[in-house]
Amino acid sequence: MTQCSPLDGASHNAPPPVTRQGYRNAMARLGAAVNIVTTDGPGGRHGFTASAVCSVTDSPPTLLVCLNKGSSAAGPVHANGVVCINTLAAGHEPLSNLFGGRTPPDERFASGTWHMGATGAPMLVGAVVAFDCRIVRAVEVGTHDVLFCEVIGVAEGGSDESLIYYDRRYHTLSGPTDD
Ligand SMILES: NC(=O)c1ccc[n+]([C@@H]2O[C@H](COP(=O)([O-])OP(=O)(O)OC[C@H]3O[C@@H](n4cnc5c(N)ncnc54)[C@H](O)[C@@H]3O)[C@@H](O)[C@H]2O)c1
Ligand SMILES: Cc1cc2c(cc1C)N(C[C@H](O)[C@H](O)[C@H](O)COP(=O)(O)O)c1[nH]c(=O)[nH]c(=O)c1N2
Repeated sequence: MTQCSPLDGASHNAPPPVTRQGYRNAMARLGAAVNIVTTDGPGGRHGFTASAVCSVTDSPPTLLVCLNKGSSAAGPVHANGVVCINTLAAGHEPLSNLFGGRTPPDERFASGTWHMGATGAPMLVGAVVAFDCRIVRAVEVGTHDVLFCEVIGVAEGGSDESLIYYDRRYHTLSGPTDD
C-alpha cells in the first residue's frame, strides 16, 4: 500500500489528498460482479460492461448503474430510457472485454445469444440473472451518470458460477453445491 491510513496504525495527521490513481488502486481491492448493461429503442441498440451496479431498494425494486458520460453507450441509454442488466457467468470473459470499450455496437452483439426483454432491451441467454429495467432517474456525479433503474422483470439463468472482477482480473465464484 503506498498511502498511509489508520489501518496501518499511522497517526491521524492531515491525510494526503486522494489522487485518481490512488482511488482506482483502492477500488481495485473491491471484488464486484460483472454485468453487461444493454439498451434498445429509438436511440439504437447498445451495451457496455459495468461493475458499478448496486441494489438500492426492494420497494420498488431498484438498482443503480454508474455510466461514464463519455461512453459511446451514454446517448442511446438516455434516449431509450430502458436497460437490461445482464450479470455474467463463468466463461463470459471474452464477452465482458468485447463490451468493455472501443468495439462498434453491432460487433458487440454478434457474440452471445440475445433475446428481447419486455422493455425491448437485449437479454443475454446464459446470464446468471438478468434485470429488465426502466430508468426512473439519472443523477450526474463527476464523470458519471448514476442511473436509478426500476426492475420490471427478472430472468434467472441456470449457471451457478458467477464472474467476478477483482484486482484487475477476472475470477469465478461458485454457488452452493448439492452435496
Ligand atoms: N465505474 C467505472 O466506470 C469503471 C469500473 C471498472 C472499470 N472501468 C474501466 O475499465 C478499464 C479497466 O479497469 P481496471 O479495473 O482494470 O483498472 P483501473 O485501474 O482503471 O480501475 C481500478 C478500479 O477503479 C474503479 N474505476 C476505474 N475507472 C473508474 C472511473 N472512470 N470511475 C469510477 N471508478 C473507476 C473501478 O472500481 C475499477 O475496478 C478502465 O478503462 C476503467 O476506466 C470503469
Ligand atoms: C470489467 C469492466 C468493468 C467496467 C468497465 C469495463 C470493464 C472491462 N467499464 C468501461 C465500459 O465498459 C466502457 O467504457 C464502455 O464499453 C464504453 O466504451 P466505448 O465508449 O463504447 O468505447 C465501465 N464503464 C462504466 O461507465 N461503468 C462501469 O461500471 C464500468 N465497469
